[in-house]
Amino acid sequence: MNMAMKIPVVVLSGFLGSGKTTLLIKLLEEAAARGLKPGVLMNELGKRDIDGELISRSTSTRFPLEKMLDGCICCTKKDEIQAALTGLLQQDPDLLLLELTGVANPEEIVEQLAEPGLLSKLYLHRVITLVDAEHALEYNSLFASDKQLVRTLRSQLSAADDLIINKTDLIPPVHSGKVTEMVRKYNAEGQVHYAVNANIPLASLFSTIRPVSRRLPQVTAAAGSSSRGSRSPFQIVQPHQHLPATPTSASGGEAPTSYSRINTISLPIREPLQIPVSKLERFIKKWSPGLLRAKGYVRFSQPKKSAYLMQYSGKRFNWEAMDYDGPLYLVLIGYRLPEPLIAEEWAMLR
Ligand SMILES: Nc1nc2c(ncn2[C@@H]2O[C@H](COP(=O)(O)OP(=O)(O)OP(=O)(O)O)[C@@H](O)[C@H]2O)c(=O)[nH]1
Repeated sequence: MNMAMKIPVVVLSGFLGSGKTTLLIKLLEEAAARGLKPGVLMNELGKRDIDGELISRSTSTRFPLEKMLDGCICCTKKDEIQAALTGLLQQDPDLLLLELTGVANPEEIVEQLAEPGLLSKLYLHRVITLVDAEHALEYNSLFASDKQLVRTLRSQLSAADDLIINKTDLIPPVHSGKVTEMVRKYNAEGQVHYAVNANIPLASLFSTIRPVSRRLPQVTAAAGSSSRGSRSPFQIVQPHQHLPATPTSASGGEAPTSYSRINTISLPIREPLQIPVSKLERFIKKWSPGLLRAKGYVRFSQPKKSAYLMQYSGKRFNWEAMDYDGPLYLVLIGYRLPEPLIAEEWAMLR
């Protein structure tokens, strides 16, 4: 198949809470404004589809969406990725957007895309890695003893065509120089952007992407906009090794799944919570410094019983009142979180 007929794939990578979903929403808006039909594959660590719900709410246009929950695309979900991408391709998208989990190694996705069944139908357009400007340096030292996680974080940086140093509103200018230095240590060529809310100019990313129906078969420059030129043909890399998923039982919670030493705990909420917001925040913060990210849909019995989308990222809470009728739950993602203890304390808290 001619390159121009292949579907471009944009991979969104970056550690937990760095801003991948925030960027995905912007890419979807930009695609809609350009009359492009995106297909989206989202991968989340927990059993809960929080990001999927968020993008469905945040975007007015409809687009094909595949979700792969409770596993990391680059290890346990390998078999499913081909089926998910094939399903998306059957819906004639103009481009594919892949949001990886925060602990995925993007190099492995590149390898997956190079499977014979997919290679003739799509090509890797860009790998975009988001970096949490406020915490990137701290994460580096926090995880220094976990070789596998260190390798994953480095591969997120080194595989990127575009590196977005995000959340710059939360750091002083001098800190941004140190983050840039760290990023440049692992990636000398990628284009570095500084952003708040993943706001970067998107024109160059989209400049070569045309609606499939309007593409001319003889045009061959479809992948040339990256500062490093076309990413095709795919580079096959040595797979890294995630530790096998080791579900452990946590009384009161759903069985969590571990990747590397990062683990995910899902805590269901069956009734509106009888505790004040401040108490819930204290419960969540208690698991620092291991706790890296928390999110969920929560309802309190007082004062109004309205539902909230709760996001905890970079040690900050963000509460957003929602018109939401779905299941209520909390998801905690962290580094060696004490799963049984958290589940036990959660059961006692309510
Ligand atoms: N202050 C600030 N907050 C931001 C910025 N970008 C994103 N956020 C917030 O940070 C939180 C995490 O952002 P997401 O886009 O969900 O991050 P993510 O990488 O998709 O997170 P995971 O899916 O957990 O890996 C959300 O509450 C965002 O609103 C930013 O530039 N500045």
